[in-house]
Amino acid sequence: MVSAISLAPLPLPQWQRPEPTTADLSWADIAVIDFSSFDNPGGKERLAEELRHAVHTTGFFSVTGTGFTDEEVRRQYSIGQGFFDLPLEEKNKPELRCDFGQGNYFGYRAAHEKKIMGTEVLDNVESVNIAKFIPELAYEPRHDFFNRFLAEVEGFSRRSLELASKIFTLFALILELPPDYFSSKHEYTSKSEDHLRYMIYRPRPVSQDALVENLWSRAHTDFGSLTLLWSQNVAGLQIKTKEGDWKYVPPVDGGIICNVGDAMQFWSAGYLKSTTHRVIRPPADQDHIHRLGIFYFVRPGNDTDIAPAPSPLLRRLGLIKEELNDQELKQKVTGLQYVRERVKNYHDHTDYENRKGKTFKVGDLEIEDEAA
Ligand SMILES: O=C(O)CCC(=O)C(=O)O
Ligand SMILES: [Fe+2]
Repeated sequence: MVSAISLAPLPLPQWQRPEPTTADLSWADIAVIDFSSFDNPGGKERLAEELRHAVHTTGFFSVTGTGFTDEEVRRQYSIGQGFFDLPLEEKNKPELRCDFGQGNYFGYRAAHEKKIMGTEVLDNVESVNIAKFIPELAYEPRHDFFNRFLAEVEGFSRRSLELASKIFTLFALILELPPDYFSSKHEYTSKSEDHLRYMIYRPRPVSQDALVENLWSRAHTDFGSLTLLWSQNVAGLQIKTKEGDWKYVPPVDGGIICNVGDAMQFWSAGYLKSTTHRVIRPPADQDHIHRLGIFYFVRPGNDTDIAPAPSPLLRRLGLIKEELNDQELKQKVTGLQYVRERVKNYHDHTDYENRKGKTFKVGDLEIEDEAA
């Protein structure tokens, strides 16, 4: 039964955007793609070309002109900050924790529960992942705190997927598929592991960071279809270039940083690559800041498979054959299966070890879980 009790909003801390660093860092050249022309005649085709170029150079790109205002984004940060300021007992109730044993990422992940790379240094990340606001997922964990801001949080979640859906339309154009080929695999109303995430990294003493190569989040690719990350000024996120160098993702005013996840890489038979990235200790002028982030992780619909799409472009490039071959048939793993296995393999441990060169299997798919 739907409860008619509405919770009163709480007073929130006023989150302030930190100043960008003045450190001289090696920045990645991230394309900024302005979506305000999306609905203009020829707009999608032009944006699709910009996107193709961006994905082939760095794999990360920033979108602007999205309709999200700075005010509402800062408000989301304040909501995130208000949540993380709650007492640990409230955030960490057993029924509200991520169930990593099941590969279930919904709910709260506390910091300081995992040792890093065989040392005694503990991980410093707290996050909370909120499922789509649909009746089919109403049983997934959600803290009462967020129900106090229901209209704003739900609105943000829904509009995030609307934006992602535009990006999926461009991916479909790039691959010469029907425009809704990918967006139809990511309907807001379908069950999936999509989540809106608030995430905070707590600074560690320099001596501890030194023992773990300054790693705050080890190198990985994202498991889903597409990640949206509201651009933030605290440097630390780095991407691995084709040449194997680490470059910082720069702040982009009013931008949302996006990157392709593993599922999109599978659908596009590797044409759209899921880029390896990591987070390291910020530069000296920002190393005291509790680094708060807002994300929307788009995951493939639970029942969709992640086999390569029947794309004329991929055929011409020889990346797929007319008939699905054995290898491709093996890739008929579902979105749910893939994401759950990845989350379990990544998180259901008490130690984050170095995984460079190690592989594991989802169905018959062999996955390399890189960590530099
Ligand atoms: O905190 C960041 O900037 C990136 C985090 C990230 O890559 C992830 O949570 O998948
Ligand atoms: Fe990531």
